[in-house]
Amino acid sequence: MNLNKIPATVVTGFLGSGKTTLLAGMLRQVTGKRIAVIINEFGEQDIDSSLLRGCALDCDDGDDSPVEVEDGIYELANGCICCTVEEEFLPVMKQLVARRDDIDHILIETSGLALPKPLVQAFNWPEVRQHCTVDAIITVVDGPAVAAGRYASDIDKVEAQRRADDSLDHDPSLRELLDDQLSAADLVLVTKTDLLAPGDRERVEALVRARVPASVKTLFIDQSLAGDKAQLEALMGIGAASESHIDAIDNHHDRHHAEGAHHDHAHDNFDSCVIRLGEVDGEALTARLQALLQRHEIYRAKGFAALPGKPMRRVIQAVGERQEGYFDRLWRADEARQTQLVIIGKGLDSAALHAALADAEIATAR
Ligand SMILES: Nc1nc2c(ncn2[C@@H]2O[C@H](COP(=O)(O)OP(=O)(O)OP(=O)(O)O)[C@@H](O)[C@H]2O)c(=O)[nH]1
Repeated sequence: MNLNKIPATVVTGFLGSGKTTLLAGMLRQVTGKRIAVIINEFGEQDIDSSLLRGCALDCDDGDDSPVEVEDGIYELANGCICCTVEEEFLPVMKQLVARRDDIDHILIETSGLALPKPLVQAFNWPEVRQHCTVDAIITVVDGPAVAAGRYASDIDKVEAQRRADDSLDHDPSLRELLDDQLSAADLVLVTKTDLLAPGDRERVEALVRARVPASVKTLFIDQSLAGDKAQLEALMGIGAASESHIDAIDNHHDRHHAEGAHHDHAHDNFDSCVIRLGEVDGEALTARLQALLQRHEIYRAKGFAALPGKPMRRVIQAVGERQEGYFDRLWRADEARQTQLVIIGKGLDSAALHAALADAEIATAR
């Protein structure tokens, strides 16, 4: 490890697995480091950076926090970081390298559909390699989703199709994406253990163990990690220099290319849409969204709701069929009180989604 290089932690993992929650915990707890953050989202609206900025404002109550968040968050254009390494990621890294005297650590959150390998390979480009190293690739895995067989059921479907027709050019499955995100891991964090049923933990552990080398540690965590300063600091000092061994990592995606198969990235099979509304009835929005989560193939929904008479904005989060809502900060005078939701899934009909959610909108007399 070269001590003069800026360490970068790459946080990867499927949609809604808990990457932003981890980053928010690091930004809140790991004071004393000047941290630059690079965020990449699949949806057309960047919700995560707004959440992280919300966190920074919360933390900024008087004490002279050295964490330079308001300035230090870099949003990459929407899409997938693994496809835009050269156009999007390298220019940002060059900016960070130019500012290297002001930066102690870089946190990178990939989109939930990205493969970490191409991004980490970019650390071997001469202009980056000289000044930065990958401290660790942390793969975040949604424990309850794995335990519920979300990834397994998908591959079962694909394998059933394959058996039916050997020549079938199948879509990349969720399991391949999970495999590829895990194959690159220096550390695995299984999240949401508070939601695991007895016995689930062993099943998830076995699944992870089958996909990572014995030397890769797996930690089971829940939201209490967000308050555990010592552990979060330890996560930012692993010293794996992942770029030095990334080329040797085998994954489905490269194999498909090597076989010459026409094979799209997983995210080519996903759609995303943004729903924009005015003020909404909070309960009605929750009910309408819940009905959509049950009827449509929606993996992730997130955004903000403006509720009449409420000075704070409400964060809306949905992963699979589970929804969560909380107020994170006051609406600012310079922003419109608007409801905005990003929805990611397969085969989405954005007009139908909009119509269903617009039912929750409060009619305003103009
Ligand atoms: N119960 C529980 N919920 C969690 C935990 N960690 C994260 N969540 C919730 O899971 C949802 C998704 O978390 P995020 O941190 O936004 O996930 P993400 O991986 O950043 O999501 P994308 O960026 O959209 O891929 C949020 O509603 C979180 O509050 C946990 O340990 N337990």
